[in-house]
Amino acid sequence: MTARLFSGKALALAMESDQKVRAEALPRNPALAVVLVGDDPASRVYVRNKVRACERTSVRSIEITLPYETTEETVLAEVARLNADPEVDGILVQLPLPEHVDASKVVSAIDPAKDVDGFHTTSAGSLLQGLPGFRPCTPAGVMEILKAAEIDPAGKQALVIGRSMIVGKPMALMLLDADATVTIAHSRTPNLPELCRQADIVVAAAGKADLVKAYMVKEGAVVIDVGTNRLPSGRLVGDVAPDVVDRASVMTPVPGGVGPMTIAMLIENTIRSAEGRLGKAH
Ligand SMILES: Nc1nc(=O)c2c([nH]1)NC[C@@H]1CN(c3ccc(C(=O)N[C@@H](CCC(=O)O)C(=O)O)cc3)C=[N+]21
Repeated sequence: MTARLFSGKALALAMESDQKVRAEALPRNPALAVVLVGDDPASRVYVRNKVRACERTSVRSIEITLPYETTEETVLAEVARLNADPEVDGILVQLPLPEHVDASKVVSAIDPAKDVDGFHTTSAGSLLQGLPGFRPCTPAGVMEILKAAEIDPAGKQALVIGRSMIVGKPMALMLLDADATVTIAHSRTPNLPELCRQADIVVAAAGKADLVKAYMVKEGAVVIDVGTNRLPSGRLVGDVAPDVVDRASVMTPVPGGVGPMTIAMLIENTIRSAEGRLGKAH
């Protein structure tokens, strides 16, 4: 079988036209504040892509770039200022933070009503309990891709590779909520090939190039590649080996797959936050 490559980029662009209309229907533009501490080159690419998506959707982007040496106290003060600003709808503190700044303390300082990343314990608790709240953007983007590709997880065997707070754990909960039978594999899982071969849906989010190889994949499986690994050459590759395309039915490319959908969901969360704040029901 040769997999259909599902373009997350095309889906993200299609969502943007509706998002722009909604953003422009509000009494003021929705606003997203991004706090970047230090100068990580990978983070800069991501921030630039976000800024461009904001421009295309009429979302105001507020960039706060602080030097690497910034103290935890100063980062917390910045978050407090953005919490109090009625013109700010979403706050994203770019991770990872420098070692001398406690990331969980900073994330928990964000007003949950502005937590468009969905990383606050309140947002995580809402997901766990099936209550409304902001969902983490990457797994939310994967669920949108499955929906657009008309893949219903109900009754399917899903394998999530990776257990991070940002992708793996929320991804497993969302697939479970969609009635999949979910297995979570991680770096200490000894029988990954065996588990992978049983899966109808594989979400690879381990951050390891070529982790998922063709021989591990069931014929006709859906393979979603969340990996973003930068090779020494500068090329961006996922966690899924290229020859998996010969076994899967649907696959997402890197770049152009989950990455653009992560940003589309961030914009979505920001506009929903603004709609709530500005009194428009959703
Ligand atoms: N608080 C926080 N929230 C995040 O969501 C977050 C973060 N910190 N820190 C860094 C990671 C990484 N991440 C990406 C999102 C989109 C692309 C993306 O758009 N990638 C494009 C192009 C990338 C390229 O060409 O370099 C693609 O895959 O096609 C990449 C990486 C979000 N992260």
